[in-house]
Amino acid sequence: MADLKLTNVAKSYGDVDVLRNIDLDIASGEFIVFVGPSGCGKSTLLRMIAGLERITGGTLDIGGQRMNDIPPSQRGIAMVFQSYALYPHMTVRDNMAFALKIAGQSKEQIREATDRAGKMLQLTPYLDRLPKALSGGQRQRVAIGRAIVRDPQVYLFDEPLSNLDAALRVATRIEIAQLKASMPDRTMIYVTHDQTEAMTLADRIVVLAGGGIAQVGAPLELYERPMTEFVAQFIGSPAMNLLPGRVSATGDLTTVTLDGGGVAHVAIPTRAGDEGIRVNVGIRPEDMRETEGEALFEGKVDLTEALGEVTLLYFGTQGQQVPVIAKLPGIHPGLSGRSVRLTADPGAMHLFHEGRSLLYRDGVALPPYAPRAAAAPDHAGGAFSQA
Ligand SMILES: Nc1ncnc2c1ncn2[C@@H]1O[C@H](COP(=O)(O)OP(=O)(O)OP(=O)(O)O)[C@@H](O)[C@H]1O
Repeated sequence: MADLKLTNVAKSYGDVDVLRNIDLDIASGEFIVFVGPSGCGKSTLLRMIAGLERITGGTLDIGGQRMNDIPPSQRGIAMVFQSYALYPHMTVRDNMAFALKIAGQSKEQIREATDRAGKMLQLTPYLDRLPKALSGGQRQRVAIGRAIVRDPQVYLFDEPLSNLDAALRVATRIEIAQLKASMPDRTMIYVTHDQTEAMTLADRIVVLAGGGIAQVGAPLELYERPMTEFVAQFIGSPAMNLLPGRVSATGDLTTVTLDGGGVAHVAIPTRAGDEGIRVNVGIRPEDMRETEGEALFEGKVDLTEALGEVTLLYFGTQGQQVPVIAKLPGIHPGLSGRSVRLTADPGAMHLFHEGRSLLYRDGVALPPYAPRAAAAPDHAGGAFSQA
């Protein structure tokens, strides 16, 4: 079994607390991705699981066994690094075989394991080459192969694709997804800065920030139901817009009078006592659309970026405030400098009070998150259904 349990795990370097109160249960066979701002401790947490960093507080269990003081080689894990860390003077096969030789496996066992890994990773034609005669993507596959031959229960990946160019990143990402699919009972934990990798690979994403866990959830759960403004703005690109305002009518549909002059009708319930509270209405750029009717935002387009499949409109880039961004499908020539009226569906908007989502207040559990496809077909933005 390769389930992991982190209980109140902490890490400090001298007086500096890097991580604290990390509680996390990872099921056997899960693909978990750690994301978070630079320096938040993603690599440190991964390295503590690997045994490469000492855990300064709390406990780590793997497969029900306490691992705090167990050396890395006895944890049943293998780690793949951004820098590949291959031995330059050894062939691909010898690189993959190295750990098995150290472990005293027979020549036949080693040959079988390296052949199998070579086949899985399409490295068979390169087994006798040195790393310098391989592309970056092939080198990273050898590094992954080195992990596979050991048949670990848990795979740890520390930004494995960061050194690859865009096309190779996509190709290798897909290979990692296929690798996982071929080993459904192996657990994988993966650190990345890349939103696409996090969204596409993860069963669950762990968002780390400020030394702790900001939120854990399925990728689309984090996208559709962020608990805080921080997570709302961290997941999704460009970041969610936050429009400040005041609640002017409560009920199942909350009305917010925006400081900018517009009015937003948000399908998040509020209570009578909420009347008048300050809120930020969160709207993803891709949820904004042009309207002839009542607008919740109106402004002069300062800048457009035509990306082909979408056009980004920027408002307020000159001012002191964070610009508002809208992402419209298709090509929209000649919008720059024009005034545009925008709105969004009530079910597509978010509501935050003091940085926290009003969907998750008073510690009251909402109905479990239901993926969009499971929502009633006539419900716009079904993820916000309050059933
Ligand atoms: N040996 C060390 N001594 C002191 N502080 C350290 C040491 N190693 C890491 N840190 C600090 O711990 C924090 C977390 O570092 P870590 O590399 O885990 O962050 P990260 O989230 O992986 O960052 P990035 O996304 O930039 O790779 C950082 O503030 C870093 O400066």
